Amino acid sequence: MANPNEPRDSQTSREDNLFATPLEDIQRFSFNKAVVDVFPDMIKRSVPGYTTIIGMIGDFARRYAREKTKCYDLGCSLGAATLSIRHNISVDNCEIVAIDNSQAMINQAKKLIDRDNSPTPITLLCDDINSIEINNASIVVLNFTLQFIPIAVREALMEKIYNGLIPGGVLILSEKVAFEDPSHNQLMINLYHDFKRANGYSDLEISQKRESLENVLIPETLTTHKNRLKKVGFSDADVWFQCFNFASMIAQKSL
Ligand SMILES: Nc1ncnc2c1ncn2[C@@H]1O[C@H](C[S@+](CC[C@H]([NH3+])C(=O)[O-])CC(=O)[O-])[C@@H](O)[C@H]1O
Ligand SMILES: O=C(O)C(=O)Cc1ccccc1
Repeated sequence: MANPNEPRDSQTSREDNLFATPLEDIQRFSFNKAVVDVFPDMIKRSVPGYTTIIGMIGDFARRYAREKTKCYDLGCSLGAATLSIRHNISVDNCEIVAIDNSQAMINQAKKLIDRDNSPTPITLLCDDINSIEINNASIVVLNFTLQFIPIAVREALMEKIYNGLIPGGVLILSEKVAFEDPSHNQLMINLYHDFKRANGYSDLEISQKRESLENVLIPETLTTHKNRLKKVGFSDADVWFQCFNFASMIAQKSL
């Protein structure tokens, strides 16, 4: 019989109980091996709409991926968006470039990607998305990654993405967001915590993870995101999905 403590090494993973017992010293959240081992379970139980968004990224890939271009998945984690793109691309001679700066994530992503045998080539890189080159892109995905990038360098990253897109290319930007109005912001956080409780997380898990994410995951308002997208050149940028304080935007570079 399989050892129940062994990660099952697939998209189904061990249950996330990283914050279930009282922690003396709450460490800054990082994408280490312990997080990687529970990541598929953690992200599905913690991000409302995650599975829907991953599926829709595939639909966007079918519509926007162009022949002889690249699709970038920035902060790819275990490659869920990468594989959704790969399974839906309908043109030839595309390359998917998937990047994450967590070696533990990349090691596990490689295993999952090696097991998938659909034809579009994937280049998997362990690197900082702030230092890579982006060019000839028909699609760029930032699926809950920008929120971990220091605010001071977000504009430079978005500018690089805009410049690396082909005319008509799209950016999919998913983020945990904040709201200008404090009482609406608190309402969305309360509803989000209800969502986490309904998915089996205790109040202790919710509060310890919240503390660990403090100053690591930094949400901005949708207005801030839209203004930045417009500032770097996107003529069209708006929300296509939202559930509580989690939203996904699509921005297109004009033809
Ligand atoms: N500077 C950086 N450079 C590269 N990677 C980074 C950087 N900063 C953070 N990361 C990586 O961004 C990912 C964020 S998770 C993305 C989910 C995925 N997109 C998904 O569709 O499943 C979102 C979440 O866990 O809430 C992690 O794997 C980090 O290592
Ligand atoms: O759990 C949270 O509070 C979140 O904001 C989502 C999340 C999901 C996975 C890693 C880090 C944050």
